[in-house]
Amino acid sequence: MTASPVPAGTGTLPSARGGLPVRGLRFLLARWRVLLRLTAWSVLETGQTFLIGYGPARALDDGFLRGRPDVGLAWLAVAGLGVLVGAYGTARVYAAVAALVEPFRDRLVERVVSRGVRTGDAGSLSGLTQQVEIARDTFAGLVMVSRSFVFTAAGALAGLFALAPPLLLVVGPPLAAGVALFAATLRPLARRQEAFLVADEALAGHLGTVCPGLRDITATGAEAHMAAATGERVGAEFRAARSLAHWGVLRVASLALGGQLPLVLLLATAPWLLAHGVTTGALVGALAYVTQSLLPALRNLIHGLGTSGSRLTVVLRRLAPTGHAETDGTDGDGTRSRTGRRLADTANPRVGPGPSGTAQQHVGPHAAPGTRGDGPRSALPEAAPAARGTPPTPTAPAGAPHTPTVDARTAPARRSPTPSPPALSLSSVTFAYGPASTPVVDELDLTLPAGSHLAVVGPSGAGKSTLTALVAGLLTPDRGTITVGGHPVPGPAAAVARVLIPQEAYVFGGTLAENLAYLRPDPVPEEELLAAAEAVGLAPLADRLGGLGARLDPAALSAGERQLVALTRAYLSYAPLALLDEATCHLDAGTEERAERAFAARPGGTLVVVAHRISSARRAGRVLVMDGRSTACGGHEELMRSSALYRDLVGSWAPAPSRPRSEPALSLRDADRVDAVAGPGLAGDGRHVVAHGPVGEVQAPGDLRDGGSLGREG
Ligand SMILES: Nc1ncnc2c1ncn2[C@@H]1O[C@H](COP(=O)(O)OP(=O)(O)OP(=O)(O)O)[C@@H](O)[C@H]1O
Repeated sequence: MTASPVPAGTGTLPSARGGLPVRGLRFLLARWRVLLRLTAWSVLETGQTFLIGYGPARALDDGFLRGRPDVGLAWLAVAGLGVLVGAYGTARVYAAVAALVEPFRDRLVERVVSRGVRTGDAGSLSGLTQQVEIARDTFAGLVMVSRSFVFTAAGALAGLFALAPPLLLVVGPPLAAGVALFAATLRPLARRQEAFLVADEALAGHLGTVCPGLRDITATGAEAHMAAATGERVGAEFRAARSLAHWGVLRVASLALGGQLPLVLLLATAPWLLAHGVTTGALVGALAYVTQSLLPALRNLIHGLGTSGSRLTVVLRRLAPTGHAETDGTDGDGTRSRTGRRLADTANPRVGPGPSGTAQQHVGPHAAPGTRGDGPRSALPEAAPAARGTPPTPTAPAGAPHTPTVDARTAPARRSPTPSPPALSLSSVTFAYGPASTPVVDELDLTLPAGSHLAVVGPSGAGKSTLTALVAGLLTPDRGTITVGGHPVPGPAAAVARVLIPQEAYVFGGTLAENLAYLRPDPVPEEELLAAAEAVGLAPLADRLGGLGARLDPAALSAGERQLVALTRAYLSYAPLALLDEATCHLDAGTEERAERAFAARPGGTLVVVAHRISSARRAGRVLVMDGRSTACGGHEELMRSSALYRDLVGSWAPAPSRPRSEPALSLRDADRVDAVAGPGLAGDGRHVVAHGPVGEVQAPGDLRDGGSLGREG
């Protein structure tokens, strides 16, 4: 970088609004030497253009048409030399343009970096500096095409005048009219181009958020809502594109007027011109000027200024102090910009700002990992926007009246169970992934009364996730029926009566309170949030983060911490049926137990857990053992007697045999994430942890999902 630091809020950038204003002019004037150099080298190009028409004209008139081919060839050689000299000039022009463009880039970088440092938003810097590079390239392109047009036109017009002034009269006026028409459309076109880009980005941002979450959208019955929201954006982009296309026609018209009409006029007026002293060579030279110089230069100008100019306008606007909202929905000072609000609202169907008035979700190219969806299961929250964005309606679960100030433990949905319809009912449900495939779920009947707690177990691939997907409405049974709270699946009433918490928990970049209250249509009192956090086991993390108002960085949370947030959010929802599809797999056994017990204790709440630990299965009143087509359902003791598969599973889950206390069960040296395996039975100094066995499930390597380097000793 060559320029000196620019104080915040000042600078010499060309402004994004109102053409090239005072700051831009000041920037250029401060570099008058560079401009002079640029002009000098460009004059060489002018000479080349001049000779493109003048050389062949003289070659014809003074040489070939007079029977003097040597003179003709000499003029052609001069024209050829002109091309070589012009090419040298063009090469030097690039160096001069670089001397103009690099300081421009440096200024932008300094502004962006100093603002990033000032606001502490260093995360968005890489994205913004990338935009700076786009601005720089676009600016360079603009300088090249506008300069090229000016000097080419000067060379061609001078050549026409030198050949025969009447030629200038034929070519000049339509060329001027074309340029004037193009200049008049420049601003409206730029505005429409920008509107189109904004609409395009809004749609892309929306789809980027929605598409990875299609599973959850279907699960929560939010297809219609999302289709409407997407349709709106598609419509907006369509209207912007149509308007841009209308104005684009004028661009074509200005090219036809300024570049192609002169050619037609030259041909049409050829007899008159030849009769009025214009020589054949001069006419050929004029045609060369129009076709070889003016038309290409005008086309480049129209394309360059029309497209790159608009892009530069948009990029500069973003880089201006209010402009990096597209990265996080907020301006540098935390207020939301027009674009930021649009994108944030795209990502978060809840209308309006969060409690703090700031964006609730990071979206766009620089959103933190996890906020835009790391996979199909993590892209959207676990409930329908319809369920979280609107107050409870008559389709809400029975016994779930809207009461804004309820205690977390006595939320309406859980407080007043309606015994009549079962919480979940499957009747002869059969599902296969393909017409010729063996059914994964076959003729399954299952009825869960409200308040029950079911664990689903089975070997890998047995169909546990398929079952939760069927209940969540993500998959449609080939045969049979499913109801949730008496409402058929799929359906909007069933969608608001269940909440699915997948393995990959979704946390967005708002405050902790916003994350927790996300599934609730009504404002959730702080005490209720705290009570829920306490019940599920989130309270220590909430304290560590700095309370409910703490702003979350999803990428900075561990997978288990994200699961705790997602679990508490689901706990607070009004949905009476909670489906935990390995939603606690990143939690230690103790925390998992606490969370599951909290869900099971929701009055009227029904819990279905895809269990991955024996302890989880034992806590449940009933266990569904899945093994492809055969299933068994019953209590733990009963299944221990009757199901060989269940006995096998329990056996494979059982803790390892105990060791003498002096013998370490395992040792972790230099583990980065000692806390990931810390628990009862573990002791250590942070660098070298030794666990004296038995240490329960920590001993199973499969449970050390987040562990650091692991090495067994002894
Ligand atoms: N989208 C799909 N298309 C085709 N087959 C699938 C699809 N999803 C799952 N399957 C198959 O269906 C069967 C059941 O899968 P499912 O994920 O429900 O099992 P699971 O019991 O949840 O397994 P795990 O414990 O490993 O998560 C498996 O054989 C799997 O390969």
